Amino acid sequence: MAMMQRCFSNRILQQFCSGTQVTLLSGCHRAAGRRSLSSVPGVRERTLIAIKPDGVQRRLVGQIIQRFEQRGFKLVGLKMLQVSDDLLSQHYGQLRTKPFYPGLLQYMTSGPVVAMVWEGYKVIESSRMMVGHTNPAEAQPGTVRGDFSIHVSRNVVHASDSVEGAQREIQLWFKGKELLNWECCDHASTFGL
Ligand SMILES: Nc1ncnc2c1ncn2[C@@H]1O[C@H](COP(=O)(O)OP(=O)(O)OP(=O)(O)O)[C@@H](O)[C@H]1O
Ligand SMILES: Cc1cn([C@H]2C[C@H](O)[C@@H](COP(=O)(O)OP(=O)(O)O)O2)c(=O)[nH]c1=O
Ligand SMILES: [Mg+2]
Repeated sequence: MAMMQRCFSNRILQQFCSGTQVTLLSGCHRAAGRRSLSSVPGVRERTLIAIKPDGVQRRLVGQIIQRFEQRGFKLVGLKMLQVSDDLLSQHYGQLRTKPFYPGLLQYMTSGPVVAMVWEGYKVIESSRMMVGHTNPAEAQPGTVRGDFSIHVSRNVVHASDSVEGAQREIQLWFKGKELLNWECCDHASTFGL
């Protein structure tokens, strides 16, 4: 009897799994065919995330990228660069009068930076939450800064903090042709399309 029940449950499981697969596939086709992703407000939002020289030196690039992928965001731009003083002074222009500014420039030009543009629903707000408080001592465990850093002068990652800031920073760090528009085949799972 127990054996029969096991066989029966296995059959149900198989049917369930293959059924699920079919549903997911047809979900993909529906998303691509009938309703375009652009029709959902906010899903095209983009933000600049930069892994600072300490993050690169400490070989944290993979783990940081993985967190954004796992969350469901889409990578639309990626490059490694030695940042110029000119780019930085534009990027951190509002901090020019701060006492830590010279140290900040020195730190940010001390080695390569990995700059990325991530896209998705409320990505700016969500990525600020994922990155955590500016001062790692106040950052929650589970955030990038709360898990990987201890001092504000070496806080591993940059994340745009507003819609206007993100647009300005993306234009500053990336040329239009360096950003790719591509479709993930998981709209049904990510956005409920
Ligand atoms: N007291 C400080 N001492 C040293 N460096 C600091 C200090 N405060 C801020 N910084 C550096 O300046 C950066 C920019 O500060 P900001 O106030 O914009 O914080 P943030 O928005 O969390 O950081 P970011 O703009 O890099 O994402 C910080 O990320 C940090 O690298
Ligand atoms: C506020 C502050 C920032 N910084 C550095 C670390 C910040 O990541 C960087 C930019 O500051 P800010 O843009 O205010 O913070 P966030 O990085 O969270 O957006 O300046 C200091 O070194 N000392 C400080 O007191
Ligand atoms: Mg900032």
